[in-house]
Amino acid sequence: MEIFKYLEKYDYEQLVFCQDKQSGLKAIIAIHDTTLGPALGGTRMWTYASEEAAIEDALRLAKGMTYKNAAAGLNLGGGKTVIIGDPRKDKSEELFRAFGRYVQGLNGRYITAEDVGTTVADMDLIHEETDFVTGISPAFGSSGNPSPVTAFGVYRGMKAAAKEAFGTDSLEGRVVAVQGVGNVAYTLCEYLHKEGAQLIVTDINKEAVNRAVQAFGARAVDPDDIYGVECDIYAPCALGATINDDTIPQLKAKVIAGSANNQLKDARHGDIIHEMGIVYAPDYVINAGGVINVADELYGYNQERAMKKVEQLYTTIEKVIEISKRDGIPTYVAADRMAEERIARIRNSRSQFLQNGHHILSHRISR
Ligand SMILES: NC(=O)C1=CN([C@@H]2O[C@H](COP(=O)(O)OP(=O)(O)OC[C@H]3O[C@@H](n4cnc5c(N)ncnc54)[C@H](O)[C@@H]3O)[C@@H](O)[C@H]2O)C=CC1
Ligand SMILES: CC(C)CC(=O)C(=O)O
Repeated sequence: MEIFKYLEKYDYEQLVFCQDKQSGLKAIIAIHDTTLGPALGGTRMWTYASEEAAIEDALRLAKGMTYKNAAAGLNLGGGKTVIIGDPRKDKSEELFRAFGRYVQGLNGRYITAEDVGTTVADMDLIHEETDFVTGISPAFGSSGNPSPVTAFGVYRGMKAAAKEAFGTDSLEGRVVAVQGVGNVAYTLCEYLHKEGAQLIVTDINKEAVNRAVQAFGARAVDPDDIYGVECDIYAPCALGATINDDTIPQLKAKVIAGSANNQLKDARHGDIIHEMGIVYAPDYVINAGGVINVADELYGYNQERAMKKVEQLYTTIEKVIEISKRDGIPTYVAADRMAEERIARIRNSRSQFLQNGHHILSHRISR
């Protein structure tokens, strides 16, 4: 990969490589855009096939956070970290503390939180070294695990998308195919089960599948079979790029609404599902519940206020669908437009210089 070419093409601000021999830390922090404010985005720990794959993941996820935060109306930019390693084997206090010192070194340009492979306990270790971390234990006055709140947002967004596809937002009797029943999707399944939806689940982790089968009477299928099952809604809640050339022809669902980041392998896959008449709730819009929740910590965390904002993701998905219909464009394009318009608006309003804090020449004046 020609890194600077790539950064320039998609307008990235910064890419930080973090290496700590003693703890074995190898991490990449990508900061995409800080027009709206400091870059906020989680830390993913994953076993990548190559360093290039890790860099690419960090970059794609960071850009997604710029759009997610903008579309959610947050005054935050987009960033993300990937730590190269196996979350089941390679975690240690030293590793997360070493990473925390790198985050501290960015002096607030980047704020982290959980993502796939990291937990509240890991965030607490990072917090030993920096304040620029959210989703730490509630004992610190923080918001804790964002996953249940992400699930609530996905549930709300799914209902809005269902209303468009089926004329009602009731999920009673709807068949939902859930891919990956991890932290977010398990709670999502709770909401769906409570409303009377029928669940089909899959996961590469058998224990996770069994838990969902037992708790919700879900039907289990093999990971490769989830795309082709007879269902109303496909909820991708594992990793990205599952909407692609191989899977699209198998899909029976009329709605795609799930928590995974970067669901479309390429933009053109968003065009194809649009042409097929599938209502697609854009990933970074519907899965913003977690970031809305952790961002509330910046104002002094208030759970009720955060949940009210997350509930509004229903309206945000409605708005995206409305723009899509009005302008005759796929929903993923409508969401991008919404986010880009907000960034441009704020960028322009910031062009009128206003000193924030001490005057830049105050040290000279006082002498
Ligand atoms: N946790 C959060 O608050 C947020 C999560 N997301 C995204 O939602 C997705 C899920 O996140 P979490 O639930 O936190 O992660 P998780 O790691 O708890 O759950 C993911 C599940 O997917 C399974 N999985 C992985 N590959 C699979 C495959 N090929 N087929 C079937 N199952 C597979 C894993 O075994 C795991 O059980 C991720 O893409 C994440 O980036 C997005 C926004 C916030
Ligand atoms: C809790 C969020 C900050 C997690 C995240 O990075 C995301 O929304 O993808």
